[in-house]
Parts: sequence; structure tokens; C-alpha cells
Amino acid sequence: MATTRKMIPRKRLRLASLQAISTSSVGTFPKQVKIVEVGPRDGLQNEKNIIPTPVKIKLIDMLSEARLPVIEATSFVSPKWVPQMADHAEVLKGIQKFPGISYPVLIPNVKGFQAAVAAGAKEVSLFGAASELFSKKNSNCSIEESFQRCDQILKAAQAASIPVRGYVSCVLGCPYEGKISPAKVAEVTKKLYSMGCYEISLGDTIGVGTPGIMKDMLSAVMYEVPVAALAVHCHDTYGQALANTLMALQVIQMGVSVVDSSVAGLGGCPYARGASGNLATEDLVYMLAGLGIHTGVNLQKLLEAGTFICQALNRKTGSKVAQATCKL
Ligand SMILES: CC(C)(COP(=O)([O-])OP(=O)([O-])OC[C@H]1O[C@@H](n2cnc3c(N)ncnc32)[C@H](O)[C@@H]1OP(=O)([O-])[O-])[C@@H](O)C(=O)NCCC(=O)NCCSC(=O)C[C@@](C)(O)CC(=O)[O-]
Repeated sequence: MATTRKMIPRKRLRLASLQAISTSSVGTFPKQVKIVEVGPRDGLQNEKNIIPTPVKIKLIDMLSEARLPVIEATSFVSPKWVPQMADHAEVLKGIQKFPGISYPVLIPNVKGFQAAVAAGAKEVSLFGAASELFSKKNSNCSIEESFQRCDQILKAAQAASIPVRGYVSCVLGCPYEGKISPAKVAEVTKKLYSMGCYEISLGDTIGVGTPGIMKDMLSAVMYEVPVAALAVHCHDTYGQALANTLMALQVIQMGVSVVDSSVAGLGGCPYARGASGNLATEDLVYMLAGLGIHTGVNLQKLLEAGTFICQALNRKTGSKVAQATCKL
């Protein structure tokens, strides 16, 4: 295998591989998938060394060049809890806003919402969890208290005509509680949806899930919330993120068609120890292209963005596609 790879020029290897995949016998998929790029937020929030603001801005601009339709730019959380995101306002103000691309920001409370809007946010994401202990560690409140915060955010957002996305963490397992029941995930997701989140992203925060568990969890959630309002957000700790995402795309005839991922597979939650990066966007785009599913993303430009951030962080990419096609 290694010998074959050496013989084929890198660009040709990529194109040849894309054409080699057949879609005929693998199942029913959505025609189009919306990719939510979370690299600049989820990907960078856990980095120990503070990344210069211009690097973050350049990364987001490069991701915009790659035509990712949604790029989560930063988070307006407490800088005491997540110091890496303390430059949120500078980042949001500094990036180029491409027409047709949204740049949501993560917020934990109304204080964060107000700061985000003041910095120019046009969309926000709030977060909850299906695990009581994770909610305490990540947000310093119970699940019930988090609903109250979410409700306050949603009321403020509604008054300002700002769309709100929601996250539910620990949908396939929790670093503190272990197994999480699909019924609990369905309950929390239904609550966020009924309160007014237009889309709920289901997070395998510590990347422990496998496709069977993903299927069971999604089946329970889809019973309560329309599939069009669901997204998946898989971390890749156990190498299952792509398989779990593939399952989500085809589960029960009409699958999920919104997928979160992170350029170069960056990522991790500071309050979920041991969790590795997200599903790499490059690997997701490659798989979807092979299946004939439209994303609108320019893989070459995405690879360049991945190379840029890996060089800035002095880090090897977590994307297998980037490893196969780029010289880092
Ligand atoms: C929720 C809080 C704020 C509660 O934290 P707290 O300490 O309970 O908050 P508080 O209301 O008591 O305030 C304490 C201090 O924080 C300040 N504060 C309060 N709010 C803000 C704000 N928005 N922006 C800036 N400052 C803020 C507030 O003003 C005060 O300042 P002081 O008076 O001490 O100087 C805290 O727990 C927090 O910020 N948590 C965020 C943790 C986080 O960002 N985790 C990672 C994101 S979630 C994730 O990665 C999972 C996800 C989404 O990707 C999906 C998945 O993979 O599962």
C-alpha cells in the first residue's frame, strides 16, 4: 500500500480515490449535507497555549474560502473557564463575512448572548447535556437549571430575531456517569427544541459511541424531534466518528443531514478529560463526495486551511485524507 502511494502523485491519488467509490449498494442517504465547521471554536478551545487572534481570524477566512456553509467562530463563555476563547469579540469582528455563510458563536448565558450580539453575532448556539454530572462540570449548573438559562437566552434571542442552535452533550456516553440512556437524550433534545432552538446538535462529547448505539439514540430522539432539526457532532476518540456519522446519515430511511466536524480533526472539551478531536472535516467531505452527496465544500481549499492551522499549532493533522494527500 505504502509503495503504491509513493508511485502516484499526490493530487492524482486524491482524485483517483474519489472516483473509485461506488454509491450503488450502500443505502439511502440525504442528497445534500450541511456541514457545520466547529474547528475555530471546539477545535481550538482546549489548546493550552494561547493562539494569536490573527491566526484564528486567518483560519476562519480560509474556511470561508473553502465554502463551508456554517463556521462556528468562537465562544462567548467565561474567560476564567475557557481562557483560549477570551478574544471572542476581536475574532468575530476581525473575520471576513462571506455572503451565504453563517458564523454562529457559542454562548452559555444571557451575559454571553449580549456580548456576542454587541460584537456582531447574527446567530448563537447554546449548550446543554444529557448527563447531570457533565452539566455541573461544564456549566456549573444542573440540567434543570440549564433549561432556565436556555429559556432566558431564547427569549432574548427571539426579541432580537437571532436564530439559536442547541447542543446536547454526552449523547452516547459521559466521562463522569458512563452510559446515558437514549430516553434521557430524547427528553433533553425535545425540551431544547420545544423552547425554540431551530436545530439541535447531538454530541458524542468523548467519542465513545459505536454505530449501534448511535442508531438506538437517534431512533429515540427522532421519535420526539423532526429529523430535519437534528445534527450529529462526533468526537473521534475511539476512531468511530466517521462510522457513527455514516450511520446517522442513513438511519431509518431518511437520515440526519447536518453534520458537525472540525478541520484537521482538532478539538476537545476542557471539561471532558481524555476526549480527542472531532471528526475531521476533510474526511467527512471526502466520504460524502464519494457517496455523491453534495456539500458545496472545496476540498482543496479545506486541506490548505488544515495545513495552515496545523503548522500554526505545530501539530500533525488528525485528518486521514490530509495525511494521504498533503505534505505536512
Ligand atoms: C456558564 C458559566 C459562565 C457559569 O460559570 P459560573 O462561575 O457559575 O458563573 P457566574 O454566573 O457565577 O459568574 C462567574 C464569573 O464569570 C463571569 N461570566 C459569566 N458568564 C460569562 C460570560 N458569558 N462571559 C464572560 N464572563 C462571564 C461573571 O461575570 C463572573 O465574573 P466575576 O464576577 O467573577 O469577575 C461557566 O461555567 C462557563 O463559561 N462555562 C463554559 C464552559 C465551556 O465553554 N465548555 C466548552 C464548550 S461546550 C462543548 O465543548 C461541548 C460541545 C458544544 O462542543 C458539544 C459536545 O462535544 O458535546
